Amino acid sequence: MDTPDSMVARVDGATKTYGSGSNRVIALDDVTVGIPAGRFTAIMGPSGSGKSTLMHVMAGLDTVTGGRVFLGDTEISGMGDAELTVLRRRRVGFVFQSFNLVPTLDVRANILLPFEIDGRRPTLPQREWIDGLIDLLGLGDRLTHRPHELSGGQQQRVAIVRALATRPDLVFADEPTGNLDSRTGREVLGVLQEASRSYGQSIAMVTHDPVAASYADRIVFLADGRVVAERERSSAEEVSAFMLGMEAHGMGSPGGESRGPDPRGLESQGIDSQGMDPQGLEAHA
Ligand SMILES: Nc1ncnc2c1ncn2[C@@H]1O[C@H](COP(=O)(O)OP(=O)(O)OP(=O)(O)O)[C@@H](O)[C@H]1O
Repeated sequence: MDTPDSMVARVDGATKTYGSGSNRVIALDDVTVGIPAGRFTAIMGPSGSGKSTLMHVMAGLDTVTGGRVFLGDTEISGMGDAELTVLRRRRVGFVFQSFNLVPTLDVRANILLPFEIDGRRPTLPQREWIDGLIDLLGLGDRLTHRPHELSGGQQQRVAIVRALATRPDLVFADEPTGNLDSRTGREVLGVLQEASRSYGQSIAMVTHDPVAASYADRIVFLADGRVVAERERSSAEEVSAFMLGMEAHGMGSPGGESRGPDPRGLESQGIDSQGMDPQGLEAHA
């Protein structure tokens, strides 16, 4: 049963460090925060503030150095890779900046891939749910097309249907509008917002874009590996002003010397940007 305070994912005193000695980087510094069930949460902050690291540890794509991580009531810190892989397949969906569709598969096969990888077929209610999403997102006449035959916005819609197809506990979206023009980006954000509002889908979106964050119900601000604020829904102007205020207070100045040299993207996490591993399932097996 979901109360307003029930958390679909949370970290408790999470710390993540990379390297050692003078190369030591503290990507997460004693972070305690939760993602509320059924809501659209943005994780916001300047480059190097720890947004991707936080998402990766909550999604079981990476491990913490200290502290605890929970997906629902399940503690995932301390789980082995095989267990985490199954958990991600069944309980988490992903939407990436680079869409990560499999280029050799058509739209329908891309959407059904999470079922395929998990060795199961959608049930009748699941098929009806997926068909409804396909209609809602206007992809009905593109099902036999391959990704390169689609616009960026259409590709991201396919990725969203794929992420929602299994009705996961939580969808993580990592800069989902980063490769889209601003109008298409707003449409995609509207789809995510709708998924949360109409279907109660829990969504955690990493972004550095105040406009994207303004679509969320709630915004978690990170700077220098720490949570510095949590706010309810805010306009893009309010978010921008808040970010400027953070900078003025010396928080999260880009390129600060405590930040490491490796502004890690998903590719260096082993996730194939060509889309061969769209759920990040195999690379982390
Ligand atoms: N594999 C790694 N090895 C060393 N340092 C890393 C590694 N991954 C991340 N870092 C460092 O950890 C800090 C947090 O990185 P993270 O990618 O989480 O930030 P971010 O807020 O997502 O940044 P961006 O918006 O640029 O993607 C940065 O200083 C980064 O350089």
